[in-house]
Amino acid sequence: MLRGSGRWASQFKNLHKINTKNKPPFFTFSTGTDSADSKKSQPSSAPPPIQVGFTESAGRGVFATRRIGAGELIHTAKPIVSHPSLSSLHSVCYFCLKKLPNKPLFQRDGVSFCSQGCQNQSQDFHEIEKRADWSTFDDYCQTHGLKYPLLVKRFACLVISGFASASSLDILQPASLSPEMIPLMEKEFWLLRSTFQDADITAEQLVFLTKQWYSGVLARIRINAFRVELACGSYEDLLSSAAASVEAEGAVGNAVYILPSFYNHDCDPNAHILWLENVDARIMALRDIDAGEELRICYIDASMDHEARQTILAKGFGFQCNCLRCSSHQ
Ligand SMILES: C[S@@+](CC[C@H](N)C(=O)[O-])C[C@H]1O[C@@H](n2cnc3c(N)ncnc32)[C@H](O)[C@@H]1O
Repeated sequence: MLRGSGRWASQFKNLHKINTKNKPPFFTFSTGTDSADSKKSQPSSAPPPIQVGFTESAGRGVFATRRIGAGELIHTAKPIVSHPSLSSLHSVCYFCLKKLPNKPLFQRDGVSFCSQGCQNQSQDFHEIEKRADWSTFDDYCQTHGLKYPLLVKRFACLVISGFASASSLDILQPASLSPEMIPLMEKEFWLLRSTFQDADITAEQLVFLTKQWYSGVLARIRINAFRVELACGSYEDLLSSAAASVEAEGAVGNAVYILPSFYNHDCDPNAHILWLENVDARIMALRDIDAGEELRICYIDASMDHEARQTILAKGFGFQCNCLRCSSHQ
């Protein structure tokens, strides 16, 4: 997953701007450090068959560069930041969110990992995180049912430790917080800042951590983060077009990715994001997709009725859905 200080550069190195003369501009992506599973489905050197471009009414979106068959694994993605849910803290790997055996072999500073590799890679943020006492911050998040501040906390640790730039998430669509969210955000911000200060993190190290930064990152994370639900079932089951209906065992955490964040929403999607054994995301085609067609995923529970879907999309993501299904009030 997150390997060494070069990873931020490499995430963005893979984003090649092409076709600069034509409007709208498109971006293509290479598979980078994709897992062995993805390499089964597509040649390792081949970029995924997608490009990011501009849609007519939904900002940027992801488009197919060739015909994609139903059930095809389009690409995989590693998170830029992830965090276990507080209820899963002791049952999943602190780094990759994989389910842990009853007696985890790799434990350090009160947290457990599924492997030595995950333990090593967590050093990027954990060296800073473990210096502070997070009990008040975590209790506050638990009491108020907040999950996104945990992602901001981990992201801040990555910034302090020098493994991420404070502007790494600026490429994601910005958003604003509603007036009701502002007091909570302010409280979280002061808790986060004072927790770092109490741990003797210097003012110089915390220079990026302003209320404005916190609020901007939190708002971006709110509309771009994914709830990670590990699927039950074999890889072969998931490669079938039944992927959208594969049962999940419940959320083990939340994560933010770059490329998956460019997928727009549709209540009758042609693509689906899923997780098998850990936080590495897989984007799969749910039906045949033509070259040039936009790929869209469903952000919410598609089984809800029209009104409920519109309410959640408006409140949670700030847009009114005009997909074909919504247009016919289904
Ligand atoms: C995760 S981002 C998707 C990528 C985004 N379009 C961008 O330019 O980065 C989610 C945001 O995209 C926009 N969006 C996604 N699906 C949409 C849709 N079906 N109709 C209108 N806007 C949509 C909304 O602004 C939403 O808050």
